[in-house]
Amino acid sequence: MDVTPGGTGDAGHSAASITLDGIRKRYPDGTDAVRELSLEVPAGELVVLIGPSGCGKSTVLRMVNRLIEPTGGRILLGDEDITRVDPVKLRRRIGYVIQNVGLFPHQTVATNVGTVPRLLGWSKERIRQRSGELLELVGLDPAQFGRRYPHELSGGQRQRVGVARALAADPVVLLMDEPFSAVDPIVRTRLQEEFLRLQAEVRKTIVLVTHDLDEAVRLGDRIAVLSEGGRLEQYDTPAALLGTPASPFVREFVGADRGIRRLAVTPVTREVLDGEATDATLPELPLGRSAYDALAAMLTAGTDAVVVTADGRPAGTLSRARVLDLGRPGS
Ligand SMILES: Nc1ncnc2c1ncn2[C@@H]1O[C@H](COP(=O)(O)OP(=O)(O)OP(=O)(O)O)[C@@H](O)[C@H]1O
Repeated sequence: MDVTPGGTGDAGHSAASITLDGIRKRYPDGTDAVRELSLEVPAGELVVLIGPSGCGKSTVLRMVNRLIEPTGGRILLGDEDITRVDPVKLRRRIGYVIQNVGLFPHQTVATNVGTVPRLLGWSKERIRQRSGELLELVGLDPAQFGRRYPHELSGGQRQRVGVARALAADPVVLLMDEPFSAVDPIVRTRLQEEFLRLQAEVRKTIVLVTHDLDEAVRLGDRIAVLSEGGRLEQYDTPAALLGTPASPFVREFVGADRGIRRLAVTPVTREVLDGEATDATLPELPLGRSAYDALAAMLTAGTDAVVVTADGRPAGTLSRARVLDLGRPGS
Protein backbone atom coordinates (compact mmCIF):
# COMPACT_ATOMS: atom_id res chain seq x y z
CA MET A 1 0.00 0.00 0.00
CA ASP A 2 1.16 3.49 -0.78
CA VAL A 3 0.64 6.34 1.67
CA THR A 4 -1.11 8.50 -0.85
CA PRO A 5 -3.21 7.29 -3.73
CA GLY A 6 -1.05 7.53 -6.84
CA GLY A 7 1.93 8.68 -4.75
CA THR A 8 5.60 7.89 -5.14
CA GLY A 9 6.02 5.90 -1.94
CA ASP A 10 7.58 2.51 -1.74
CA ALA A 11 4.81 0.61 -3.46
CA GLY A 12 4.18 -2.84 -2.08
CA HIS A 13 4.55 -1.95 1.58
CA SER A 14 1.51 -2.66 3.66
CA ALA A 15 0.52 -2.44 7.25
CA ALA A 16 1.84 -5.41 9.23
CA SER A 17 0.43 -6.93 12.39
CA ILE A 18 2.60 -6.74 15.51
CA THR A 19 2.77 -9.67 17.89
CA LEU A 20 4.36 -9.27 21.28
CA ASP A 21 4.97 -12.79 22.49
CA GLY A 22 5.94 -12.93 26.15
CA ILE A 23 8.28 -9.94 25.91
CA ARG A 24 10.32 -9.00 28.97
CA LYS A 25 12.66 -6.19 29.90
CA ARG A 26 14.89 -6.18 32.94
CA TYR A 27 17.18 -3.14 32.99
CA PRO A 28 20.82 -3.68 34.02
CA ASP A 29 20.09 -2.30 37.51
CA GLY A 30 17.56 -5.11 38.06
CA THR A 31 14.38 -3.08 37.39
CA ASP A 32 11.72 -5.33 35.89
CA ALA A 33 10.08 -2.74 33.62
CA VAL A 34 8.13 -5.41 31.71
CA ARG A 35 7.77 -8.79 33.40
CA GLU A 36 5.96 -10.58 30.62
CA LEU A 37 3.62 -9.13 28.04
CA SER A 38 1.78 -10.74 25.16
CA LEU A 39 -0.33 -8.60 22.84
CA GLU A 40 -1.45 -8.78 19.24
CA VAL A 41 -1.94 -5.58 17.24
CA PRO A 42 -3.93 -6.36 14.09
CA ALA A 43 -2.65 -4.89 10.81
CA GLY A 44 -4.07 -1.46 10.09
CA GLU A 45 -5.34 -0.85 13.63
CA LEU A 46 -4.42 1.83 16.10
CA VAL A 47 -3.71 0.43 19.54
CA VAL A 48 -3.18 2.72 22.50
CA LEU A 49 -0.99 1.77 25.46
CA ILE A 50 -2.11 3.55 28.60
CA GLY A 51 -1.38 3.16 32.29
CA PRO A 52 0.13 4.94 35.26
CA SER A 53 3.54 6.57 35.08
CA GLY A 54 6.38 4.04 35.15
CA CYS A 55 4.24 1.02 34.18
CA GLY A 56 6.47 0.30 31.18
CA LYS A 57 4.62 1.85 28.22
CA SER A 58 7.64 3.54 26.63
CA THR A 59 9.78 0.49 27.28
CA VAL A 60 7.28 -1.68 25.38
CA LEU A 61 7.13 0.79 22.48
CA ARG A 62 10.89 1.08 22.18
CA MET A 63 11.35 -2.66 22.21
CA VAL A 64 9.31 -2.81 19.00
CA ASN A 65 11.92 -0.73 17.14
CA ARG A 66 14.76 -2.13 19.25
CA LEU A 67 15.81 1.20 20.71
CA ILE A 68 15.59 -0.99 23.80
CA GLU A 69 16.59 -4.64 23.53
CA PRO A 70 14.13 -7.07 25.10
CA THR A 71 15.59 -9.46 27.64
CA GLY A 72 13.12 -12.15 26.67
CA GLY A 73 10.26 -13.10 24.38
CA ARG A 74 9.68 -12.47 20.70
CA ILE A 75 8.32 -9.61 18.63
CA LEU A 76 6.85 -10.38 15.22
CA LEU A 77 6.06 -7.97 12.41
CA GLY A 78 3.66 -10.00 10.32
CA ASP A 79 5.36 -13.38 10.66
CA GLU A 80 8.93 -12.05 10.82
CA ASP A 81 10.74 -12.26 14.17
CA ILE A 82 12.32 -8.81 14.40
CA THR A 83 14.32 -9.58 17.52
CA ARG A 84 16.75 -11.22 15.11
CA VAL A 85 17.12 -8.58 12.39
CA ASP A 86 19.57 -5.65 12.11
CA PRO A 87 18.07 -2.92 14.34
CA VAL A 88 19.28 -0.04 12.15
CA LYS A 89 17.61 -1.47 9.06
CA LEU A 90 14.55 -2.32 11.13
CA ARG A 91 14.11 1.31 12.22
CA ARG A 92 13.93 2.42 8.60
CA ARG A 93 10.81 0.31 8.25
CA ILE A 94 9.19 1.66 11.39
CA GLY A 95 8.00 5.24 11.76
CA TYR A 96 8.62 6.78 15.18
CA VAL A 97 7.06 9.96 16.52
CA ILE A 98 7.96 11.32 19.96
CA GLN A 99 6.67 14.08 22.18
CA ASN A 100 9.11 16.80 21.23
CA VAL A 101 9.35 15.51 17.68
CA GLY A 102 13.16 15.49 17.54
CA LEU A 103 13.40 17.33 14.21
CA PHE A 104 16.95 18.22 13.15
CA PRO A 105 17.15 21.94 13.98
CA HIS A 106 19.65 22.89 11.24
CA GLN A 107 17.77 21.16 8.44
CA THR A 108 14.78 22.49 6.56
CA VAL A 109 11.37 20.94 6.98
CA ALA A 110 11.63 19.26 3.55
CA THR A 111 15.06 17.81 4.40
CA ASN A 112 13.77 16.58 7.75
CA VAL A 113 10.86 14.80 6.06
CA GLY A 114 13.26 13.20 3.56
CA THR A 115 15.55 11.72 6.24
CA VAL A 116 14.67 8.03 5.89
CA PRO A 117 14.21 8.07 2.09
CA ARG A 118 17.74 9.59 1.89
CA LEU A 119 19.13 6.80 4.06
CA LEU A 120 17.38 4.33 1.79
CA GLY A 121 19.14 5.85 -1.23
CA TRP A 122 16.13 7.29 -3.06
CA SER A 123 16.87 9.77 -5.88
CA LYS A 124 16.76 13.49 -5.08
CA GLU A 125 13.76 14.01 -7.31
CA ARG A 126 11.81 11.16 -5.72
CA ILE A 127 12.61 12.46 -2.23
CA ARG A 128 11.55 16.00 -3.19
CA GLN A 129 8.28 14.76 -4.60
CA ARG A 130 7.67 12.50 -1.65
CA SER A 131 8.28 15.16 0.97
CA GLY A 132 5.92 17.49 -0.91
CA GLU A 133 3.20 14.83 -0.88
CA LEU A 134 3.68 14.09 2.78
CA LEU A 135 3.60 17.74 3.83
CA GLU A 136 0.37 18.15 1.89
CA LEU A 137 -1.03 15.04 3.54
CA VAL A 138 -0.47 16.53 7.00
CA GLY A 139 -1.95 19.86 5.95
CA LEU A 140 1.19 21.94 5.37
CA ASP A 141 1.75 23.70 2.04
CA PRO A 142 5.16 22.42 0.82
CA ALA A 143 5.91 25.70 -1.01
CA GLN A 144 5.35 27.68 2.16
CA PHE A 145 6.76 25.35 4.81
CA GLY A 146 9.28 23.11 3.00
CA ARG A 147 12.08 25.67 3.19
CA ARG A 148 11.51 26.72 6.78
CA TYR A 149 13.54 25.52 9.74
CA PRO A 150 11.87 23.82 12.73
CA HIS A 151 12.19 26.92 14.95
CA GLU A 152 10.11 28.84 12.40
CA LEU A 153 7.08 26.60 13.04
CA SER A 154 4.45 26.46 15.76
CA GLY A 155 4.37 23.46 18.09
CA GLY A 156 1.43 21.95 16.22
CA GLN A 157 3.14 22.43 12.85
CA ARG A 158 6.32 20.80 14.17
CA GLN A 159 4.23 17.86 15.34
CA ARG A 160 2.72 17.52 11.85
CA VAL A 161 6.21 17.55 10.32
CA GLY A 162 7.16 14.81 12.78
CA VAL A 163 4.25 12.69 11.54
CA ALA A 164 5.14 13.43 7.88
CA ARG A 165 8.74 12.40 8.52
CA ALA A 166 7.64 9.18 10.22
CA LEU A 167 5.46 8.28 7.23
CA ALA A 168 7.97 9.31 4.53
CA ALA A 169 9.29 5.89 3.58
CA ASP A 170 5.87 4.26 3.90
CA PRO A 171 6.68 2.28 7.04
CA VAL A 172 4.77 -0.88 7.86
CA VAL A 173 4.30 0.29 11.43
CA LEU A 174 4.12 3.64 13.21
CA LEU A 175 5.13 4.01 16.86
CA MET A 176 4.02 7.16 18.64
CA ASP A 177 5.13 8.12 22.16
CA GLU A 178 2.91 10.86 23.60
CA PRO A 179 2.83 12.49 20.16
CA PHE A 180 0.36 15.24 20.99
CA SER A 181 1.16 16.03 24.60
CA ALA A 182 3.55 18.95 24.01
CA VAL A 183 0.85 21.20 22.54
CA ASP A 184 -2.03 22.99 24.25
CA PRO A 185 -5.40 21.21 24.57
CA ILE A 186 -7.09 23.02 21.68
CA VAL A 187 -4.27 22.33 19.23
CA ARG A 188 -4.10 18.79 20.58
CA THR A 189 -7.75 18.12 19.79
CA ARG A 190 -7.30 19.50 16.27
CA LEU A 191 -4.17 17.41 15.69
CA GLN A 192 -6.01 14.33 16.94
CA GLU A 193 -8.87 14.94 14.52
CA GLU A 194 -6.48 15.50 11.62
CA PHE A 195 -4.58 12.42 12.63
CA LEU A 196 -7.76 10.29 12.60
CA ARG A 197 -8.50 11.49 9.06
CA LEU A 198 -4.93 10.71 8.04
CA GLN A 199 -5.12 7.24 9.56
CA ALA A 200 -8.40 6.57 7.72
CA GLU A 201 -6.43 7.25 4.54
CA VAL A 202 -3.13 5.49 5.25
CA ARG A 203 -4.36 2.68 7.54
CA LYS A 204 -1.03 2.01 9.22
CA THR A 205 -0.57 -0.33 12.14
CA ILE A 206 -0.01 2.14 14.96
CA VAL A 207 0.98 1.75 18.59
CA LEU A 208 0.49 4.97 20.50
CA VAL A 209 1.48 5.66 24.11
CA THR A 210 -0.46 8.26 26.03
CA HIS A 211 -1.31 9.41 29.54
CA ASP A 212 -4.55 10.91 28.37
CA LEU A 213 -7.61 8.65 28.58
CA ASP A 214 -9.69 10.98 26.39
CA GLU A 215 -7.02 10.74 23.71
CA ALA A 216 -6.97 6.94 24.06
CA VAL A 217 -10.76 6.74 23.69
CA ARG A 218 -10.80 9.15 20.76
CA LEU A 219 -7.99 7.57 18.76
CA GLY A 220 -7.80 3.91 19.72
CA ASP A 221 -9.39 1.03 17.83
CA ARG A 222 -8.33 -0.84 20.95
CA ILE A 223 -6.81 0.20 24.23
CA ALA A 224 -4.34 -1.81 26.29
CA VAL A 225 -4.38 -0.78 29.95
CA LEU A 226 -1.10 -1.65 31.65
CA SER A 227 -0.20 -1.67 35.31
CA GLU A 228 3.20 -1.78 36.98
CA GLY A 229 5.69 -4.15 35.36
CA GLY A 230 3.90 -3.99 32.01
CA ARG A 231 1.07 -6.20 33.25
CA LEU A 232 -1.85 -6.25 30.81
CA GLU A 233 -4.98 -5.40 32.81
CA GLN A 234 -7.40 -5.18 29.88
CA TYR A 235 -7.21 -5.08 26.10
CA ASP A 236 -10.46 -3.97 24.55
CA THR A 237 -12.29 -1.49 22.35
CA PRO A 238 -12.88 1.89 23.98
CA ALA A 239 -16.59 1.17 24.39
CA ALA A 240 -15.97 -2.21 26.04
CA LEU A 241 -13.27 -0.80 28.29
CA LEU A 242 -15.52 2.00 29.52
CA GLY A 243 -18.61 -0.22 29.67
CA THR A 244 -17.12 -3.25 31.41
CA PRO A 245 -13.83 -2.59 33.15
CA ALA A 246 -12.21 -5.99 33.72
CA SER A 247 -10.76 -5.30 37.17
CA PRO A 248 -10.93 -2.83 40.05
CA PHE A 249 -7.64 -1.38 38.75
CA VAL A 250 -9.17 -0.61 35.35
CA ARG A 251 -12.38 0.68 36.92
CA GLU A 252 -10.40 3.11 39.02
CA PHE A 253 -8.16 4.02 36.11
CA VAL A 254 -11.00 4.87 33.74
CA GLY A 255 -12.62 6.84 36.54
CA ALA A 256 -16.01 7.96 37.68
CA ASP A 257 -16.78 9.95 34.52
CA ARG A 258 -16.49 6.93 32.27
CA GLY A 259 -20.25 7.14 31.56
CA ILE A 260 -19.72 10.41 29.71
CA ARG A 261 -16.69 9.03 27.89
CA ARG A 262 -18.69 5.99 26.96
CA LEU A 263 -21.36 8.15 25.34
CA ALA A 264 -18.67 9.60 23.10
CA VAL A 265 -17.91 6.15 21.67
CA THR A 266 -21.50 4.92 21.46
CA PRO A 267 -23.07 5.61 18.07
CA VAL A 268 -26.75 6.44 17.74
CA THR A 269 -28.26 3.53 15.81
CA ARG A 270 -31.88 2.76 14.86
CA GLU A 271 -31.99 0.17 17.65
CA VAL A 272 -31.61 2.76 20.40
CA LEU A 273 -34.33 5.15 19.19
CA ASP A 274 -37.28 5.30 21.54
CA GLY A 275 -39.97 7.39 19.88
CA GLU A 276 -41.69 8.52 16.68
CA ALA A 277 -40.41 11.67 14.98
CA THR A 278 -43.50 13.82 15.41
CA ASP A 279 -42.11 17.02 16.94
CA ALA A 280 -40.66 19.31 14.26
CA THR A 281 -39.24 21.70 16.86
CA LEU A 282 -36.65 19.24 18.16
CA PRO A 283 -33.02 19.52 17.07
CA GLU A 284 -31.89 17.03 14.44
CA LEU A 285 -28.96 14.65 14.51
CA PRO A 286 -27.89 12.21 11.76
CA LEU A 287 -27.77 8.48 12.55
CA GLY A 288 -24.27 7.30 13.38
CA ARG A 289 -23.29 10.35 15.43
CA SER A 290 -22.40 9.68 19.06
CA ALA A 291 -24.78 9.58 21.99
CA TYR A 292 -22.60 12.34 23.44
CA ASP A 293 -23.40 14.53 20.40
CA ALA A 294 -27.10 13.78 20.92
CA LEU A 295 -26.88 14.90 24.54
CA ALA A 296 -24.95 18.03 23.53
CA ALA A 297 -27.63 18.87 20.92
CA MET A 298 -30.37 18.54 23.58
CA LEU A 299 -28.48 20.67 26.09
CA THR A 300 -27.81 23.36 23.47
CA ALA A 301 -31.46 23.45 22.33
CA GLY A 302 -32.88 23.01 25.85
CA THR A 303 -34.95 19.96 24.81
CA ASP A 304 -35.43 16.44 26.21
CA ALA A 305 -35.03 14.66 22.87
CA VAL A 306 -33.55 14.87 19.38
CA VAL A 307 -34.94 13.80 16.03
CA VAL A 308 -32.54 11.34 14.47
CA THR A 309 -32.34 11.48 10.69
CA ALA A 310 -31.27 8.96 8.07
CA ASP A 311 -30.32 10.48 4.70
CA GLY A 312 -31.93 13.73 5.83
CA ARG A 313 -35.29 12.08 6.70
CA PRO A 314 -36.57 11.62 10.27
CA ALA A 315 -36.04 8.04 11.49
CA GLY A 316 -37.31 8.52 15.06
CA THR A 317 -36.51 10.34 18.26
CA LEU A 318 -34.01 9.69 20.98
CA SER A 319 -34.83 10.85 24.49
CA ARG A 320 -32.50 12.22 27.10
CA ALA A 321 -33.44 9.38 29.47
CA ARG A 322 -32.45 6.82 26.83
CA VAL A 323 -29.11 8.55 26.27
CA LEU A 324 -28.38 8.51 30.00
CA ASP A 325 -29.18 4.78 30.03
CA LEU A 326 -26.64 4.27 27.27
CA GLY A 327 -23.96 5.80 29.51
CA ARG A 328 -24.66 3.32 32.31
CA PRO A 329 -22.45 0.26 32.61
CA GLY A 330 -24.02 -2.98 31.47
CA SER A 331 -26.57 -1.31 29.18
N1 LIG B 1 17.42 2.73 31.64
C1 LIG B 1 16.70 2.35 32.69
N2 LIG B 1 17.29 1.72 33.74
C2 LIG B 1 16.57 1.30 34.80
N3 LIG B 1 15.24 1.44 34.91
C3 LIG B 1 14.60 2.05 33.90
C4 LIG B 1 15.30 2.55 32.75
N4 LIG B 1 14.38 3.11 31.92
C5 LIG B 1 13.20 2.98 32.53
N5 LIG B 1 13.33 2.35 33.72
C6 LIG B 1 12.25 1.99 34.66
O1 LIG B 1 11.38 1.09 34.00
C7 LIG B 1 10.03 1.32 34.40
C8 LIG B 1 9.20 1.58 33.17
O2 LIG B 1 9.62 2.81 32.54
P1 LIG B 1 8.88 3.39 31.26
O3 LIG B 1 9.59 4.63 30.88
O4 LIG B 1 8.75 2.32 30.25
O5 LIG B 1 7.45 3.71 31.86
P2 LIG B 1 6.24 4.56 31.24
O6 LIG B 1 5.02 3.79 31.55
O7 LIG B 1 6.53 4.88 29.84
O8 LIG B 1 6.33 5.85 32.16
P3 LIG B 1 5.85 7.36 31.90
O9 LIG B 1 4.36 7.28 31.68
O10 LIG B 1 6.18 8.03 33.20
O11 LIG B 1 6.61 7.88 30.73
C9 LIG B 1 10.07 2.49 35.36
O12 LIG B 1 10.08 1.96 36.67
C10 LIG B 1 11.40 3.15 35.06
O13 LIG B 1 11.92 3.80 36.20
